[in-house]
Amino acid sequence: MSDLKRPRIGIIGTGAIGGFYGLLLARAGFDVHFLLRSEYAAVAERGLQLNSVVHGALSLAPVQAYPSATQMPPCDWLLVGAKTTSNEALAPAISQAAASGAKVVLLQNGLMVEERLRPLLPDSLHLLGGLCFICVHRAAPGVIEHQSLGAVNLGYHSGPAIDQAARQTIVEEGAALFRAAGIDSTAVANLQQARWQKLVWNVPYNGLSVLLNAGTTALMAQADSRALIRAIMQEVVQGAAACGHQVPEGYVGQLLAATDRTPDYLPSMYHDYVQRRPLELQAIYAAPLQAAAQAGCELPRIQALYLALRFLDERNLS
Ligand SMILES: NC(=O)C1=CN([C@@H]2O[C@H](COP(=O)(O)OP(=O)(O)OC[C@H]3O[C@@H](n4cnc5c(N)ncnc54)[C@H](OP(=O)(O)O)[C@@H]3O)[C@@H](O)[C@H]2O)C=CC1
Ligand SMILES: CC(C)(CO)C(=O)C(=O)O
Repeated sequence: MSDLKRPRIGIIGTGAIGGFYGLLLARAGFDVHFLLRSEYAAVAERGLQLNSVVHGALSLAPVQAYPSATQMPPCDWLLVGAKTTSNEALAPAISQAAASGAKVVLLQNGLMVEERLRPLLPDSLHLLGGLCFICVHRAAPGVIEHQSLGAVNLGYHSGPAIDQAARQTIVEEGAALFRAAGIDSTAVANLQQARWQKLVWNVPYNGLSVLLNAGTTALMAQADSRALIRAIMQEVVQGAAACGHQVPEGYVGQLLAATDRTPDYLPSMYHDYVQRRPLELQAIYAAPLQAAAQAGCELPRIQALYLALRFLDERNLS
């Protein structure tokens, strides 16, 4: 470890999520190094700016910014803030920036994301998943708008920690890093269960925001779209159950009520569509549909939503 008290943290993909958590960790005194692509020049010149409803207006300048992982120092923790669609291309950068025995955390939505990346990483690296409960987006190069929430729940996926106690220690260590930066963070015992549960929100809202060109307030206000959201949420719960993960009783109702209380929000997939970036259809739709189908469970509404989104995604990128 680079420093016993201050592990070195690398952010792989400094967008909304990577920029938000990386900035708060750096301001809390951690040694944070940021990998960027299109926004490298802007961030190297002007730093990162966060406009947050929770934390106020914060900046980080100068930023330890890099256009290539080959220039990064070896990091003890790597927080992957890229979209899941970039993971395979980023595997060499993750391996390059990792210190020996580093912990890699995928701060991403969706299912099977660790399973797809794992074979591309050295066995010596610990791989964790992170579920981010936050509403944040990029407003301009290096400028991040934070609308609400912020918690990160962490779970161990795979790596050299064989026994449960060793895994728990690593996950608690990760959660403690976030908490030291003023971010709520808890360890989850079952990462797959946590990923399914997060999908109960993402599957309806992410896709419908693109398909219907609408934010959460409009989607919740109209009776038909509201009923469709509820029905899609219930299908995700069914899929989870078929795969052996029980979503808590009443969870759908709680999510609907929480969304009603939250200011109008455009999910990350909406921003991807508008910016003509690839949509996270594999992780958020194809993987859960496939897992449910393998367990003998068809999810017709989600299947229809997925096919419509594939059409839009292909046309958008062509
Ligand atoms: N935004 C949110 O509120 C939430 C998002 N999530 C999940 O978090 C994940 C990240 O989302 P979000 O932060 O919104 O995404 P963004 O699109 O804002 O950020 C992704 C970042 O990764 C960078 N990147 C991609 N490929 C590379 C590469 N090869 N080299 C360097 N940088 C690269 C992008 O750079 P470039 O600018 O060049 O494309 C961009 O800066 C997703 O899985 C999303 O579903 C989860 C909860 C909430
Ligand atoms: C559920 C939400 C809004 C934040 O937790 C999200 O995951 C997203 O925008 O993709």
